[in-house]
Amino acid sequence: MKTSGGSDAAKRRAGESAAEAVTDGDVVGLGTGSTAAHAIRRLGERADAGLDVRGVPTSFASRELAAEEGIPLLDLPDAVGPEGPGIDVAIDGADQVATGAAGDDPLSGGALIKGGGAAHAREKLVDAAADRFLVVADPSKESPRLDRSVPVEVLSAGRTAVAAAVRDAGGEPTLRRAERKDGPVVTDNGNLVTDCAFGEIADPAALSATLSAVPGVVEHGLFVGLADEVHVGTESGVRVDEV
Ligand SMILES: O=C(CO)[C@H](O)[C@H](O)COP(=O)(O)O
Repeated sequence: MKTSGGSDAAKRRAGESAAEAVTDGDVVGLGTGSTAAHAIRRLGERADAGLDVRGVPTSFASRELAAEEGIPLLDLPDAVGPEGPGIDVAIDGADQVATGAAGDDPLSGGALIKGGGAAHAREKLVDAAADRFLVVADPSKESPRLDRSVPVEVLSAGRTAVAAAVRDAGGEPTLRRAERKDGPVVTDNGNLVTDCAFGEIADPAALSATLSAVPGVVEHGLFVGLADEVHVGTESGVRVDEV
């Protein structure tokens, strides 16, 4: 499992806090990354103890972990199809969480950058479909403004056209390379990822719309207006912010 900055104890507190918010009978979106993994493990323990829960994985990695934990699984199309039960709650990590500023830009508070694990396309499908989306993070992820690179999943054939459109929009695109193989990262969907540096993002909603409109973009890692709660694990406890 890929990990990023922030202490594991803080990530565990955040993940377990969100897992405790799941109630009997819930269908739960299972996020990707080291913080969401703590939530999946805690849900596995609760399922062992009798909790009736089904998971909708957002990636190969979250599916594997949930299966190891004995959590019954549903595929997204079945969960949200006409006969499906829907998704009650999704629990997912983030690479950056905008804390926003009161009276500043109401849309920015709770806006996220995701996709450090290249899973953001399925994560956005699941997180957006859920009745409630709980973000799990440690304090290293919080920032008044989003300023990390935005992962953009692209069709391979569209990579240079998308890179040009990103430059036109004021960004600097870098094709994500694999660490243990020569060549690019290939997503669970068979596409490539371009990490796009825009500096401080003044208007995440506007940039989200711009990126979504570029032909060849499968999905980008700006999640605006989706989060309902942010569970921030610290060294000593958990803070839960409503968005
Ligand atoms: O968006 C993601 C994967 O695509 C992850 O949720 C994000 O990268 C955070 O990961 P971690 O909890 O390991 O810091």
